[in-house]
Amino acid sequence: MAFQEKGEKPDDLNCLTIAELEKHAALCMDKQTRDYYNEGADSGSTLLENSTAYSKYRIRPRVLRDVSLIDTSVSVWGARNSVPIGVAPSAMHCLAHPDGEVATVKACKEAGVAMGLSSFSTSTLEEVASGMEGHPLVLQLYLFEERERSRKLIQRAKKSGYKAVFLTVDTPMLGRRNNEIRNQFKLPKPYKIANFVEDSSASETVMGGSTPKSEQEKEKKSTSTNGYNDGKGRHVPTGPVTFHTHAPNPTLNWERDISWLKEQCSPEMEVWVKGIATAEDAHLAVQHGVDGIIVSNHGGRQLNGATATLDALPEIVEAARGRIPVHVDGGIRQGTQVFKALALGADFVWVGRPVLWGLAYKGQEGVELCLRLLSDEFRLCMALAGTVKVEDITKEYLVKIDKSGFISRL
Ligand SMILES: Cc1cc2nc3c(=O)[nH]c(=O)nc-3n(C[C@H](O)[C@H](O)[C@H](O)COP(=O)(O)O)c2cc1C
Ligand SMILES: CCCCC(=O)C(=O)O
Repeated sequence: MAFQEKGEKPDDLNCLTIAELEKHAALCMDKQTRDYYNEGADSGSTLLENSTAYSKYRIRPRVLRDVSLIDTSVSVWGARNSVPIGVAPSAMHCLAHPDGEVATVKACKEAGVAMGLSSFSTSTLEEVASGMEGHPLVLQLYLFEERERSRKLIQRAKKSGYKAVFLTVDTPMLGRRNNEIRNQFKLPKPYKIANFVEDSSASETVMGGSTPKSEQEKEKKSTSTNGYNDGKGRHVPTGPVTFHTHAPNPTLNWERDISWLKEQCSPEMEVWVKGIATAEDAHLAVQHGVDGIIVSNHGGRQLNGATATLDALPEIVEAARGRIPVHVDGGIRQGTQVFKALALGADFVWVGRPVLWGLAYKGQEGVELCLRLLSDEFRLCMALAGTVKVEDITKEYLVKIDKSGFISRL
């Protein structure tokens, strides 16, 4: 129940919206972290449009419907989620707060919200899953060219009770994030890319769309030990796991990799693809037996100029035609936006940066605050629009408004 319904004061009078949370968080992060978390690729136009796309739609509220009892919950991976909102996987939460992903997952449990854990987390997947039995956790996967490392990670996730793997498919190469490059981002000591510490002699990471000069030199020297030639002239990395060596995988493809991944994950974990942006790829996902789709452009961090996720959503929903679930992320900062995404056919939404801002602001408490703000706003939106169940939210509740102000029904 939202604070207004209980006649209570909100938790933090200085922070009543995600926009306010962003401002507070900016003061709690060092420049390197703030730049890394907040920026998009290139000019950042896709990052911006992910949010502004929502203002092309307006809500058609229905009235006199008795909205005294509202159920905002949905079922995901057999568990009840308090709202159709999850925490999107994002790398290195210890940059925001020393408690890192462990604080985030505790907040998720408290809020009854699913969590996606990045392969590049600063806490191990076991630490994150500890004490979370029955809670919906998924592991985001960068499928490495070095299969053995990915295979081991998948086995560990299975053992720890993760419900699904989200294969990120929008990073064949790293997008160009200029601040990251300029800052020569380095994960500060003592933090580590925790999931790979055991099978890696080092796990510090310097990254960027292009490798800084000093790193290129280091890499050249270590080519013989840190990789091999695939016979087609490509260098396949095998050394310590870093962003720029291991996350991007230009060889990923539907035919070979999805069936391999399904074999590895089956039967305990589902295989989802994260980073679908077209109907064509949604069809291929269904054909290849993927269990679900996340419509995503990586929060505008990969291909700048790509369609805003809300704009891509309708054609993907149409292509999936109810055969597999369709989730969406990107630019969601308000409960009304969650409502609009669901009205356009998404089954569920994931939220990235606002959670990191919450974590930077107040650790676990800040993530709880972030999730409560979004949940309360979503609940209120449902009531004011005249809906009492999540399934009630359909395109009947939206109109589209074009640049000249012309309104059309969907
Ligand atoms: C700092 C940061 C790190 C991220 N790391 C990952 C990652 O490791 N794997 C991944 O698939 N997506 C990653 N993402 C993308 C998110 O999962 C998600 O797609 C995106 O943040 C959604 O957009 P939003 O931040 O506007 O909500 C990251 C996003 C951010 C902001
Ligand atoms: C591909 C790099 C790993 C982290 C990540 O996904 C991001 O920073 O967006």
